[in-house]
Amino acid sequence: MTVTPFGTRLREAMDSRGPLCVGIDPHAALLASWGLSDDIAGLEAFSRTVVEALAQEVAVFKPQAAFFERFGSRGIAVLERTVADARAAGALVVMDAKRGDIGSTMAAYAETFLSPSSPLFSDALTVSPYLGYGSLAPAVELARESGAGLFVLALTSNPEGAEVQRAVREDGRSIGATMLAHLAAENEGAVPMGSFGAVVGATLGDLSSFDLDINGPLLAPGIGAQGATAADLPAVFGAAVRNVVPNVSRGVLKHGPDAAALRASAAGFAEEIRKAVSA
Ligand SMILES: O=c1ccn([C@@H]2O[C@H](COP(=O)(O)O)[C@@H](O)[C@H]2O)c(=O)[nH]1
Repeated sequence: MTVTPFGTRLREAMDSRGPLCVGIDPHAALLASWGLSDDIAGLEAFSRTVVEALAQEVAVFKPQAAFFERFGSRGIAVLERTVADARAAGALVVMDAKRGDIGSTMAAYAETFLSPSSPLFSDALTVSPYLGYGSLAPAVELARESGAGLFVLALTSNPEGAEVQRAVREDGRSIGATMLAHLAAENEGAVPMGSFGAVVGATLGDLSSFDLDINGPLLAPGIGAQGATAADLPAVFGAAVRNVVPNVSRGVLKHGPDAAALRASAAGFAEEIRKAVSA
């Protein structure tokens, strides 16, 4: 059976629903502000509410695995259901698990999140290239086979990231620019765009010294709680803004548990993004 590549499915979803990605980040503080207990029951109610409220509206959800893993195996079971429910409702799921290891272990991480037979199968996975871009090869290979995608940490939204990502190699290129170049090679010739994306923070200001034209998606966290706004996107991403998938987690989630308020907040961000990108 031919599978439609993630890049194609993501482009369709962005065109029909807009590019907003809402994070599913069940912080203990958010559970409390929603009147939920900081336990499995609270985690389950939180995740179900977000998916039911927004799965018909947004293109992409990004569950943050850490907030589920902190509850052990029962938290992972909730994560499995959250992914399945979101996908069944028609949204794409980018699993934010930031995996990265030597190739043989990377293959096991890839099976966990990118093999269609896994209960955690997701449309895409965030991965860390800190062990070298080549160590991600098993994930790239399995993603190609299963029609999934990857988002490689290139220029992250946190200020500490610069220490590594802006470090300059012997060839004069920074680590972040090197990751972007690897992704551009991975996506070469893909139409409408490739499945191998970069994480590039919306908080980073002018990035015109980087070649963001990777023919693939740019997942852009940092809007809302970290201080960036939708209006910043054109200045940060330039012409690549068309491929940006802006992520908002706490900025939307703080409006729960009321489903209408969650929808209104997501719609507000979506409209600000639409205006900024089309200006
Ligand atoms: O560079 C990065 C990579 C990932 N993240 C993740 O995105 C969300 C952001 O949450 P907000 O509440 O909208 O700040 C969170 O899951 C991070 O782990 C990131 O922020 N920056």
